[in-house]
Amino acid sequence: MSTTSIKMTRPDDWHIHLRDGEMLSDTANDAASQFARAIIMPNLKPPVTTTEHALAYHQRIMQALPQGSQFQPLMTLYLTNNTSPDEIIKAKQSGLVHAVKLYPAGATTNSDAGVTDLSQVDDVLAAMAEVDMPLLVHGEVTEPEIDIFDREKVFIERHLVPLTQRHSNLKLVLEHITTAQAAEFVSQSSNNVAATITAHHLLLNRNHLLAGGIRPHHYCLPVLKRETHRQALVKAAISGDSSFFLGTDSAPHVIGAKESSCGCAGIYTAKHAIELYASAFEKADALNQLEAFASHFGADFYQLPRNTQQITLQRKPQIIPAELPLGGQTVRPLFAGETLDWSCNS
Ligand SMILES: NC(=O)N[C@@H](CC(=O)O)C(=O)O
Ligand SMILES: [Zn+2]
Ligand SMILES: [Zn+2]
Repeated sequence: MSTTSIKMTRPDDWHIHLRDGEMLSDTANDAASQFARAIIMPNLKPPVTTTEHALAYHQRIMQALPQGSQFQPLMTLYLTNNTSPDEIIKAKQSGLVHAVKLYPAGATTNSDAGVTDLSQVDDVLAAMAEVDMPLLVHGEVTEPEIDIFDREKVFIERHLVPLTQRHSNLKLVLEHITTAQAAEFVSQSSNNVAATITAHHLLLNRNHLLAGGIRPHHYCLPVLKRETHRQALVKAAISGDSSFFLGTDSAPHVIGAKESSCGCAGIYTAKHAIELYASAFEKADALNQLEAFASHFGADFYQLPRNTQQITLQRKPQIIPAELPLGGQTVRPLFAGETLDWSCNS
């Protein structure tokens, strides 16, 4: 008989974009409706490059939530060529900044201010290792001659392998992994190296983006890969290896910016995230591994206590709305108009 209800520790999201301004109240409330904590990405315009900016952003997020909300935004700094070791120490001392994000310049949305040469930030990475501040990595090379489907694999070979050798004490999360090579790299690395996996990369391959018409709402970075890679990600997520944990990479862009001659990368999943992961785990016959992946391994890696509250997932169909209002604008969530088998009572 199939499971009808799952009671589990409240999950955390180790990679999310809440944006800012008008949208913030809806994005923050969507995240808080499911997750106890979330690692908040710093790729705002302008990016969150200092502790001072991170604390101000933290305050705006808290103000966007209802009074008494238990949701905890875990802030991050955006690494640039000019980040100083002192800024890392300040960030650590704040108690609110939990990681530093590396965007190779030009790799993704709002990454223009990112790092242009990794060898230039070695002193900052050493300071991070020293104070136990994890580095979160958008792992794609940006060279135009490298095929977009190979950019993650090449980043690992050219940059990550040497970086983890130079800084073996640095905690590192390869974000939103999309390839068998990334899963392999993480599972073979020390316990200092982990990865987040999105629901969409567990559920979709590149045919869902490109076959039978181009589907801009399935476009994200790193771009969806072929089916064998999706299968490798599912295998990693359900493996019980504590190096793999949940990170939605929920990244809203208004409908007009997605359905365009040059559409933006990013998929919005925050409102139905845990149900989407439940479908992926159920398809792999591994619902029993969901709690560890969604609610235990990330907290353990970040050396934070596991949550004590619980949520209940019920086998109760729900239809994902065709559109979601986000601060007066509209986004199309993943699988808009389709039915999910699971509903979350949180
Ligand atoms: N994942 C995406 O496709 N987009 C993210 C940026 C990122 O995480 O790379 C965004 O901020 O829109
Ligand atoms: Zn990214
Ligand atoms: Zn992201």
